[in-house]
Amino acid sequence: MTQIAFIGGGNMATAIIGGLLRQGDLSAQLIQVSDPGEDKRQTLANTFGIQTFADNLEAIRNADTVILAVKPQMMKGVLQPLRETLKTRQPLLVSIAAGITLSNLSQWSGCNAIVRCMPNTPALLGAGATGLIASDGVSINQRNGADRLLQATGSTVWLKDEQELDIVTALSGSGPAYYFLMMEAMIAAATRLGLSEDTARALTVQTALGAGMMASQSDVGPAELRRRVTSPGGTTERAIFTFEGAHIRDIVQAAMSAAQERAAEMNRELSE
Ligand SMILES: NC(=O)C1=CN([C@@H]2O[C@H](COP(=O)(O)OP(=O)(O)OC[C@H]3O[C@@H](n4cnc5c(N)ncnc54)[C@H](OP(=O)(O)O)[C@@H]3O)[C@@H](O)[C@H]2O)C=CC1
Ligand SMILES: O=C(O)[C@@H]1CCC=N1
Repeated sequence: MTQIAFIGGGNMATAIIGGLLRQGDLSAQLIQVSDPGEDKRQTLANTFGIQTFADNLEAIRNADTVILAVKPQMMKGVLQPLRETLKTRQPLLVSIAAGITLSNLSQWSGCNAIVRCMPNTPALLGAGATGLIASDGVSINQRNGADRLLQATGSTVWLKDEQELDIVTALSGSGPAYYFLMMEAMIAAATRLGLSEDTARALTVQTALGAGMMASQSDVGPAELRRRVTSPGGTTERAIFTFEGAHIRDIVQAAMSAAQERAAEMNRELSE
């Protein structure tokens, strides 16, 4: 059975481990995590029943797949002391870090088989979305293995060009935060208009869930679903008119371009 080691036990590692174990077809005994934080290690061990380590080398000792889940700025320093072991053992290396290229990962780790991917936090509930790209050294079996791993946390999309990953980062990687921001704004607006915060929150969250489910299950696109809510001369039309008047599409374009540019900037900043 494949042993999986996570380097870094923060938000995303927790989300992916939660997703992996949620389905029940992977044993907790096959997952190891290393993280410097004692509290974090304790929480991970208690929540998931997995083995945790303070030492990254201990975690990767028997791993067939090593998932790099540390902040991009930490990556080079984390890989340096692991390089000799990784180079000898040649596990499949999977990086979820924004803005660290396959070329840098290969150089820093000495690994030939590397999958670079961009998941998102709904992975915790099995509702994640992940874009992936593989280095030339990844075999079909390893590619299928990486796909199965991330499929356990939601849907996967393989990309043709590594640069597309920066767009995926701006879309689905950061995307949950955009929806949460919209929810915050809707809750605040409804509260100001006179609803209690609890009521505003409950209705906002259920509306987001319902809209997401409709968009995912319907055979028509979001524009048509929106049209079906918008009665001529009605309330939605007035609200949409207000959004369009404030150039919401330009705002979304500018926000996502800024995120994409930041990912590309991180590629440059963190490269040698
Ligand atoms: N958050 C998100 O929505 C997404 C994040 N990502 C990517 O995932 C990666 C992790 O992000 P996220 O989980 O949010 O970050 P977190 O900070 O929550 O997790 C990183 C973890 O790594 C630990 N760590 C720090 N140094 C080391 C080390 N030397 N060895 C092992 N572990 C170490 C950190 O500990 P400590 O806190 O003590 O420093 C922390 O627990 C990033 O590269 C990010 O780009 C990708 C998609 C979505
Ligand atoms: O904000 C970030 O940099 C990371 C990558 C995508 C989501 N969180």
